[in-house]
Amino acid sequence: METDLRLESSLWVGNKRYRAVLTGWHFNWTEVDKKNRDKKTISVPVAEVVGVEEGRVEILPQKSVEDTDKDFTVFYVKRFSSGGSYGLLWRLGRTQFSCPSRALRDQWTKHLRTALKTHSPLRPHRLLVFINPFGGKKKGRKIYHSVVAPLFELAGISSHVIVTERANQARDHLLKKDLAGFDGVVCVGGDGMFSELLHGLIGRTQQEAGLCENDPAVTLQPCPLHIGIIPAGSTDCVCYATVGVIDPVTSALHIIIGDSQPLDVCSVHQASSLVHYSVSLLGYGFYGDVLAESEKHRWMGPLRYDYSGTMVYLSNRSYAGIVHYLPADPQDSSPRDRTRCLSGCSVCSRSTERLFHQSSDSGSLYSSHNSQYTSDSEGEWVTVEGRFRCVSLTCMSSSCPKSPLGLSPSAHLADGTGDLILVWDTHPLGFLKFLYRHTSTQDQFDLPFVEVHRVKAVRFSLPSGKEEEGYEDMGATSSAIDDEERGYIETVSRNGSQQYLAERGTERRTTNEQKAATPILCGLCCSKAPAVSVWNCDGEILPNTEIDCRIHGQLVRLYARGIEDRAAVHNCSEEHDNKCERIF
Ligand SMILES: Nc1ncnc2c1ncn2[C@@H]1O[C@H](COP(=O)(O)OP(=O)(O)OP(=O)(O)O)[C@@H](O)[C@H]1O
Ligand SMILES: CCCCCCCCCCCCC/C=C/[C@@H](O)[C@H](CO)NC(C)=O
Ligand SMILES: [Ca+2]
Repeated sequence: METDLRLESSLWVGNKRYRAVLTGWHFNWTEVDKKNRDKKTISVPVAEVVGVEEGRVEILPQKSVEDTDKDFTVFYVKRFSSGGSYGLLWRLGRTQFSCPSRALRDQWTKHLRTALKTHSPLRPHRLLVFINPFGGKKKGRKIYHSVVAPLFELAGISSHVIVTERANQARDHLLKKDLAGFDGVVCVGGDGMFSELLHGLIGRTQQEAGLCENDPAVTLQPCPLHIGIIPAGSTDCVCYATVGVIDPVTSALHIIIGDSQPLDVCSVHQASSLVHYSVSLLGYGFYGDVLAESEKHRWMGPLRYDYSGTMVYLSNRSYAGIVHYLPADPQDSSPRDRTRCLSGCSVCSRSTERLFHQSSDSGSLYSSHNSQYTSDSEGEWVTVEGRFRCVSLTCMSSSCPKSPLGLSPSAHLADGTGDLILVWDTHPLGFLKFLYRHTSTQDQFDLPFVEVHRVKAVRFSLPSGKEEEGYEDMGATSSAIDDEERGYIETVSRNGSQQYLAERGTERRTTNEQKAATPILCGLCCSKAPAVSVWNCDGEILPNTEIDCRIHGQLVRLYARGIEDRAAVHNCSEEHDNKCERIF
């Protein structure tokens, strides 16, 4: 195969001569000077060639073809560092080659196209695209038609486009309509649109496999269709955490070349009914309250989260709860190991084998009767009880432009685990420090009132009587304690696991010094605060408070490859040059 595809000849780009070589996996062209000495080489993996066209072709501002019979144009992925973002920007590189004869030109185009087919088996040919015209800054339609559609056309992808007219239209379409002939599904929107695709595809796959989604014990069937995300929302967390930048061109190019990134999904249940799926943030307390507040201010667009975050922070709330969690095997990885899940991550690769091996006998790990795991290697359920600022579970780092390293910077996209972050009640300034650290490289877990655990399942319940209580007096429930005062949380060891008993965390503390610590804050909020918060599930408010969650390893696949390690990528240019198709 390799030898069949090999081709080597002299080619010209402008008035410079190049030695071009196609080896099957790579297409290289090296400038050769008048004395036949090699100068700079450009090397493009065949998998990153977007398209090969006869003639001298440009695609923007509109497609133009100068149909010369000795020329051909190659479009490919070019990388650029992206300033503030963690990942790399991808742009469409373009080189117009001239051959000494038409026969050689035809040989090059034929060989390149064959190599493309051979080395990019997951490239989509036909896509189903849903555009949310109201997501984010309401630019979904424009982004798709001006930026994405021309690239899909160049790559020979045909798309069936649906501009949604109501919420959940995309989900319902995927659940009910004929999906035959589509290689993948794309959303143009934010995390909410992605969530619609997630629910539609997972639901459809389980229906067709005859599996019941309601049962947390069931090992769900991975979805056969890939999901592509063209970011056009407010947070775009799933895109940022799987690509590293919020950029429609970069995302479109990942879709075109058929990149494939598996993703863990958390199923959320109550009383053996499926409530929702989550990939980024399942958050109770602060993040739930922020979402509930922000829904009242949707008209503000993406700014609603900043406004609501400030208001909720000032309201200084904490909530009582009981958290049960099943720790993952600590030998596989740790949320405090300061590693990052990057493209080609070895932890995720090792997990692929473990996850799919275990799925065959997972019935013994997760008993459907009492939702208890019983495996020795994974440890036992741990229970903690107390007052929390927030309880968060994330299947991945959940990095986003506001928090470039994310809620849990060392979490993995596809290792079959989630990170459970418990932020115990603390002094308002302590909590502010915790929040602020999300915006920098400082470790947000290195605080005495914060715990993080790598887990496979979580259950949350309310202390008895809490649900009926409704509202509590703010002054009485806001236990504004200094970080140093965290002595009230006793640590005991049971079955080799650390179990934290926040016995006094549920105490009502109303000393004068505590009241003095939050004078303006308590004055700003109402005197009655709710006794229970809500769950923020990837931007949706859940109707339930007491929930049962299970992580399903690698349940869906995205057209992405994880965040690329800048240091390991060679063909990264610092700035755009004029050989790049300018899309913006
Ligand atoms: N035509 C429509 N009219 C009203 N709502 C819609 C429509 N299409 C989709 N939706 C809903 O809009 C919600 C928000 O959309 P989307 O996620 O695209 O943007 P966002 O909320 O601004 O961004 P993010 O989710 O990243 O914060 C989604 O949950 C989706 O169900
Ligand atoms: C004093 C500075 C405070 C800054 C606080 C920064 C904390 C940012 C953490 C953001 C995490 C976002 C995780 C993603 C959640 C999405 O699922 C969801 C839907 O888009 N977005 C939100 C905001 O709930
Ligand atoms: Ca994970």
